[in-house]
This record gives sequence, C-alpha cells and structure tokens, in this order.
Amino acid sequence: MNNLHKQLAIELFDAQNKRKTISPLISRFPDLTIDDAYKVSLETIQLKTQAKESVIGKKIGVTSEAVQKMLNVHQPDFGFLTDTMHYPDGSNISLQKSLLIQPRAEGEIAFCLKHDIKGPNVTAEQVLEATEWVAPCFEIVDSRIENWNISIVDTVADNASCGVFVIGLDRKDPKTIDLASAKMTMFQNGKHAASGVGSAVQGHPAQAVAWLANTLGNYGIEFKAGEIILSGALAPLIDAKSGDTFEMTIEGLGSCSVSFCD
Ligand SMILES: C[C@H](O)CC(=O)C(=O)O
Repeated sequence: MNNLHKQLAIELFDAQNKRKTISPLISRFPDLTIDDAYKVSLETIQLKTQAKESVIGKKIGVTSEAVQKMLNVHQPDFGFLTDTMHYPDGSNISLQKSLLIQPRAEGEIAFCLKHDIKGPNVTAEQVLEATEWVAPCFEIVDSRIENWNISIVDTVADNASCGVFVIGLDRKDPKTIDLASAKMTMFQNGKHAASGVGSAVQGHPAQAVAWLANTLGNYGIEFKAGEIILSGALAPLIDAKSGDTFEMTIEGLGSCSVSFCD
C-alpha cells in the first residue's frame, strides 16, 4: 500500500505541474479509504517540501451544506497550505504560473494563530483564545481530478482541492466580531456572485477550525503559532477564468480582491 500512496502522490504532483487532470482515484482504486487518501496527501506535501515549498498552515473544506450539495461530497476534507500558494490582496494571478487548471473562487475566513493547538478535545472557544487575528480570504480551489468529479477520497488525496489563497489586509481580533452572523458577499466582474454567513460552516467558523484541530490531532499533527487556518467556504464555489476579477466583503471584517490572467 505504501507504494500505492507514493505512486498516487507522484501522479497528483505531476498533474499539477503539467496542468493536466487525471481520472478519479476512487474509480481506479475503489478500496481506498480516507486514511489512505491522507497518506497520499502527506506524500504529496513531502514532494512539495523537497521542491522547496514550506507548510504555513492548513485548510478545511466542504464544511457548508451549499458546498456539500454542489460537490456531492458530504463530509469535510482537509489539506495543507504552503508559502507558494499565498498571494497578496489584490493580486492578478497568472493561471499558468500558479499552476491552476480548473479554478473556483470561495469566500472564507482565515485564522492566524498566536498559540499552538493540538486535538483531541479542542473547542471553538479554545480556537478563539488561540487566534491572533481573523481576515477575509479568497481560497481559490482547484482539482487535479478531471471535471471536478471528486469523492471525499479524491479530494483528501488531492490536498483538499486547494489551489492558492489571498488574505485581505483587514485583520480583527475574533473576540471583537460575531463571526457566526458575519455576512460574506462576493462579486465577479462587478456582479453579485455568491453570499453566505459564518454560521454556514459547522455553525461557526471557529467550530470548523476546532474540528480540523481534532481531526489532525488524531494523526498526531498540531497547529503551530503563526499558522494560517482556512475555515471553509461560506457560500458555493464560483468558476474563475482568465480576465475575471473577484471582490468580496465580510461584514464587520473587511474586504479582499483577486483577479486572473493567462
Ligand atoms: C473541495 C474543497 O475542499 C472545498 C473547499 O475548499 C471549501 O468548501 O471550503
């Protein structure tokens, strides 16, 4: 099995570097479990760190009902954020240079930690205590699986379908804002594209972060002070293409923007 994990990791890593999708893993290996998928993801991260990328955080996805219905995946996924995935607010991101294949934009809340956290038994309150700031964030998800035809196993293996992310410059102490009722509104080329509230992700974005801390705690992985954790999309994913500009605001939190070119 170890060889299979490595083989699939190389396949996914190559697919990203060549910007070519591959067929769903689960259609070829129907017995793959989420544990196997997680091992594939770890192998892929090892390939990335060998290529000089550094892990700077974690992401949780498929936390909201809107996204679960859209992707027909009915449980959360999780993955790793590296330094090369991080772009400044207002960036014009080259699809070719950033290795994006079939990108989609999501409005999320980013948490930056000031203390380590390690599951099990982490609560949303502990997440808020351990957080330095929260900020509006675009996660640009992408799938190395053809036509986004993913199962939970495919997306966990494929680093939770993470592409790149952009964090807004407005930062707030999470204890000064009601994150559950904070409303996110996203615009694509000036037109309303999606809206959602913080409670869409497991009732509260900090709850989603606690879930991830506990899930990764089962694998012996902790959140480190200074890491960025993405809470999951508050609203459905919106297809992005070259020439698009996305803007979003989260009430009480601030705004963020990103555009795309070839
Ligand atoms: C498939 C992705 O993990 C979806 C995601 O990032 C999210 O729901 O957030």
